[in-house]
Formats: sequence, C-alpha cells, structure tokens
Amino acid sequence: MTNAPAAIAFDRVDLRRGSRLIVGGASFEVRQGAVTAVLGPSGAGKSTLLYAITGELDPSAGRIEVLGKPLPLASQRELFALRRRMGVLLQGNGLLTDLSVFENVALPLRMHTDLPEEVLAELVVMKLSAVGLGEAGHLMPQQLSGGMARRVALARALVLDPPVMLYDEPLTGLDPIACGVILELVRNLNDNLGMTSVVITHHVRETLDIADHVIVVANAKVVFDGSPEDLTDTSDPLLRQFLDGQPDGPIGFDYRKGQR
Ligand SMILES: Nc1ncnc2c1ncn2[C@@H]1O[C@H](COP(=O)(O)OP(=O)(O)OP(=O)(O)O)[C@@H](O)[C@H]1O
Repeated sequence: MTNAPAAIAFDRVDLRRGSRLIVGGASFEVRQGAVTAVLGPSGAGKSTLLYAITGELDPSAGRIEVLGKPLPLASQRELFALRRRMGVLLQGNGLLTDLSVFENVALPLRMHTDLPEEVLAELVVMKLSAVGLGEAGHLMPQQLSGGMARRVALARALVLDPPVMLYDEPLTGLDPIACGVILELVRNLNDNLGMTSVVITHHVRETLDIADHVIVVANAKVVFDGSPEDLTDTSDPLLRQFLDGQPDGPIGFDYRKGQR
C-alpha cells in the first residue's frame, strides 16, 4: 500500500480565506487504494483541505495534484471532469425530500449520462445494494433513519463510480451502531470497488480502526502524517492533547482575528 502511487499530493501548500492563513506549508500524499483519515480539532482546517482537493479553493502557495492533474485546472470544463471522478459525502446528506431514494441515487446518472432507463435502474439498485438498501428504492427520504439517509447519500456519491471518495464528517449525528455500519462500509467499499478514500472526522478512535494512514491538522499546520499505530503510540504533547481530549495544552482554542 505504501508504495502505491499518490492519488492526491500536497506540496508546501498554503490555504487562505481572505488574508487569513487557514493551513500553511501542508505537504502530504494520499496513496491510491488507501483509506486516509484527516483528523484535527474543530476549526483546524480539515474541511478547508477538502475544498482544496475538490478545486473549490485555490492554494495561495505550493502545489496540489489530484488524480495526476495539477490544480488549479486551466478551465471550468476540466475542473468539472475532475470533480466527476471524486465522490463527495458532505456533512448534511443533501437528499432531495420530494424525490424517492431511487430517484435521489439516479440523479447524477440522469445529469451526466444518457443511459437507457433499464441500465440506469440496474446501476441504482447495484449501488443501493452495496450500502445494504437494495430494497429501499421506493421509500421517501422522510421515511429513513439518520443512518439509512447517510447510506443513501453514500450510494448517490458512488453512482458514477468515482476512483476517489471524500467523506466530510460522515458520522455526525449518528448513534454508535450506525457509525460502525458507515465506517465498515467506507472500508469495504474502498476495498471492493478499488477506490481511494479520504475521511475527515472528529471520531478519532473509531476511524483509526479502519484507516491505513492518518493526517492530523492543528494550529494551522499538518502536525502528523503516518500510520494509525504510530499516532496511537505517540508521546508528542500536542497529539496526546488531541487524542486524549484534554482542554489544556499546546492546541489553542481561541479565535484570533488575522491569525490562527
Ligand atoms: N468561507 C470561509 N470564509 C472565511 N473563513 C472560513 C471559511 N470557511 C472556513 N473558514 C474558517 O477557516 C477555519 C477552518 O475551518 P474548517 O471548516 O476548514 O475547519 P474544520 O477543521 O473542518 O472544522 P470542523 O471540524 O469544526 O468542521 C475556521 O476558523 C473557519 O472560521
């Protein structure tokens, strides 16, 4: 796994919002085929990294490469083509409440392909089955539990067979059992569909169990880049504060205008 080529590479990347540096000098690689967890305290810049990967936020310095393409891309057309190759599961599920589960999952296929209806239906049912909801196509979003809705959103993110899946806080609002189901799906889908996965999360312990590789962002920097085992065993005071959930330590929680 560690010798697999990089699906995503950051080289000394600075990300700003206005003049404010959110993440500075970030260098790391996401290996093809791996599940990479991006961890860090609230407001550290994890979602900002995701926006940089999807090309929604251009770096103010450094180089980003995604699936062999250096960002920013030359045209909107190229950017849309790249985005089609990235499945994104956002914090809210973003299901359309007036469409059935089937139609929600079918939406990207209807927008981006001209597949005949029977092929489209087969693909939708296949993806719903992959998340354990093969017989739920007729339900409306209001009839779903939180965990089921998250799985429908996942099926929709997967329906165009993206080589890369990006998950932003996929466990928010779910009970421990539903969290376990989602994390198991992340791992199994990654392996069975031959994908590369990036999981941004606050759920440190649970996610370390399924991750191959971990990046920790804190104090506007990448402060750890390594294996889950090395993170768990670390004696670094900043990482220990984060892992053990201690309120006092090297990680600052104050918002300061113009700095981090
Ligand atoms: N569009 C924006 N304009 C200005 N500042 C922003 C914008 N989006 C995020 N920020 C700031 O960037 C910082 C990092 O935010 P980000 O959402 O990346 O953190 P995070 O680590 O994902 O946090 P959380 O875990 O709470 O979701 C925050 O201080 C936030 O206020």
